[in-house]
Amino acid sequence: MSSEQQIERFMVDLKRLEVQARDGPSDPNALAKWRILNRLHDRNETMYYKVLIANIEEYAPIVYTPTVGLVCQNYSGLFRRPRGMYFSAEDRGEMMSMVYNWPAGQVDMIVVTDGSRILGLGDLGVQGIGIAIGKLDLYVAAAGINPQRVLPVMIDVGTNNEKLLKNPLYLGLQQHRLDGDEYIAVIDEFMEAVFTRWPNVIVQFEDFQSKWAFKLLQRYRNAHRMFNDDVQGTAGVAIAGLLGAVRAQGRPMIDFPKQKIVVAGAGSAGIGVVNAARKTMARMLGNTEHAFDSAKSQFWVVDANGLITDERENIDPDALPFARNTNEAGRQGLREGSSLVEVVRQVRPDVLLGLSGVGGLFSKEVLEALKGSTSAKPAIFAMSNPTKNAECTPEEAFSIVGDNIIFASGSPFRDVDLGNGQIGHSNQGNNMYLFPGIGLGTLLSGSRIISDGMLQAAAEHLAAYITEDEVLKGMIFPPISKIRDITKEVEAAVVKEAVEEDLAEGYRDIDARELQKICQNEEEVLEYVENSMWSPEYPTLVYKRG
Ligand SMILES: NC(=O)c1ccc[n+]([C@@H]2O[C@H](COP(=O)([O-])OP(=O)(O)OC[C@H]3O[C@@H](n4cnc5c(N)ncnc54)[C@H](O)[C@@H]3O)[C@@H](O)[C@H]2O)c1
Ligand SMILES: O=C(O)C[C@H](O)C(=O)O
Ligand SMILES: [Mg+2]
Repeated sequence: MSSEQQIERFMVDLKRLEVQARDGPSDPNALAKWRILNRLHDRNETMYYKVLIANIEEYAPIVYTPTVGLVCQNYSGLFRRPRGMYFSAEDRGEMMSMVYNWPAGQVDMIVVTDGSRILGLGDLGVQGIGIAIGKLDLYVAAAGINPQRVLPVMIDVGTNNEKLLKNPLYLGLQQHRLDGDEYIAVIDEFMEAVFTRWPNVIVQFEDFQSKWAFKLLQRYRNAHRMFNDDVQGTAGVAIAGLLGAVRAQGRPMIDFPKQKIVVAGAGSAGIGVVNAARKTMARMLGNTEHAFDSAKSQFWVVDANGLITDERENIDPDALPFARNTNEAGRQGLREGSSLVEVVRQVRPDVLLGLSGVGGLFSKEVLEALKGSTSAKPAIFAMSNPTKNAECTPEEAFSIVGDNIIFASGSPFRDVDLGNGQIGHSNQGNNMYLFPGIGLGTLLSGSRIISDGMLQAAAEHLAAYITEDEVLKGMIFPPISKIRDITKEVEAAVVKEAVEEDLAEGYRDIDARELQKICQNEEEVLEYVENSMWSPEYPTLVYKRG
């Protein structure tokens, strides 16, 4: 059969589940579709990626957020064939030999998780491997990395999820998580093993609980080609969205440092965003120490215990720089632990951003309070995943706060019909717009590390991708159907920045000097990136003569 016929046969099977079920996020057949796609992935990789790339808008919500969350929750039952590598705490001392047993000669991209904070679903132990697989699917579909060169990894140090520990079908170690030095020793051994066999590999850390996310990032980022997607990828996407929201208000981007931003959630994602947003503001204000210091007063961070102030006991050191001064908070009618609704009421923010993992946190009361925003067009970012964990839905946001808002969410929602021919745009603000470009851009530049400048360049290119016209209509992120094109731009920006910072050592037969030459011309960088992209084509088996 021709590949078109094969795909047609496959699609008939897949589409039979689509009777009354075209609504991706709440699709009752999502899990069944995932199973059909997963079996195709096992049987015929080329065809799987052909289907995924050609229908990315429809099937990203199946292989990625939100369905991948459901898949992880049920992984022990859904598991049929292994994909990726599992390193357990019991493999200590053996990881190097295990890595040398991996059949592929070259691995370019690893996504690793320890399953401790999967989306907003908490500790799913070894079942979190689904997230690493889903992220790498996007690497192949969006960044055009060769699927033979990717490796999903699960580091199984146990789980603190009591339900899983009691489940006889649970596939992981039936013990509580290792902690402290024992935990670090396992991750260190894994890092040493993979970088010994594949010195040029890039390791993306994914869905590690915040407690370890920052520590591991600091531990490895200056010596290894690694990044944490939840901290750094999310920060970049949020910055692009925040700058879009400023433009949507009809103001120049340079007004960003005047925005008042309330953030609900002080974990790896929330703190990653406020850190990066503060740096962006400081840069816009002249990059002085004073600018950096004063930029922090634009943020009000609220966690499970309410507003964080300097009165907070045992404050997390990563959140400390953003603790509000108690006296100053008092003058605003706020105090340590003020509730989210109180904070929104008193601050009247331009932006309300949720990375709390708590579905429905932006309640009617909170959204009502946001009506008092001093902004002409307040922005609501309900970024927690999967769908059920979103802080609010676009319907709630538009119906309560009004038509004149910007809305973005981590998982996909449909646009809202506002009546009289108007559409309320539901943007998907998800790190998927950046991580593939950051990873592959780093690979193609041969940079030894992933610098703040490279991450910043990626975010700025995403921000610039949206046109003025689109922004004024309320679109701050592009549709996912454009992800391959966006990723190409992001990759090119990352390569160029690595060259500018003198970090690029080249890739394969392109050495540092040649790369420098390529980077002098915008078209040539894009061409370099494009030529390195893998596309799903069957290899030729029979060559015809003549
Ligand atoms: N859209 C994206 O691209 C993206 C990227 C990364 C993470 N996320 C999502 O962000 C969420 C958080 O991730 P994380 O790693 O920071 O998790 P985390 O568990 O480390 O942090 C959650 C934070 O929310 C706070 N919180 C809990 N209940 C709260 C409440 N009632 N009010 C205010 N704050 C509350 C907690 O105190 C904590 O600070 C997850 O749902 C994840 O899926 C989305
Ligand atoms: O996986 C996603 O969809 C985004 C993000 O990395 C998350 O942890 O929620
Ligand atoms: Mg994540």
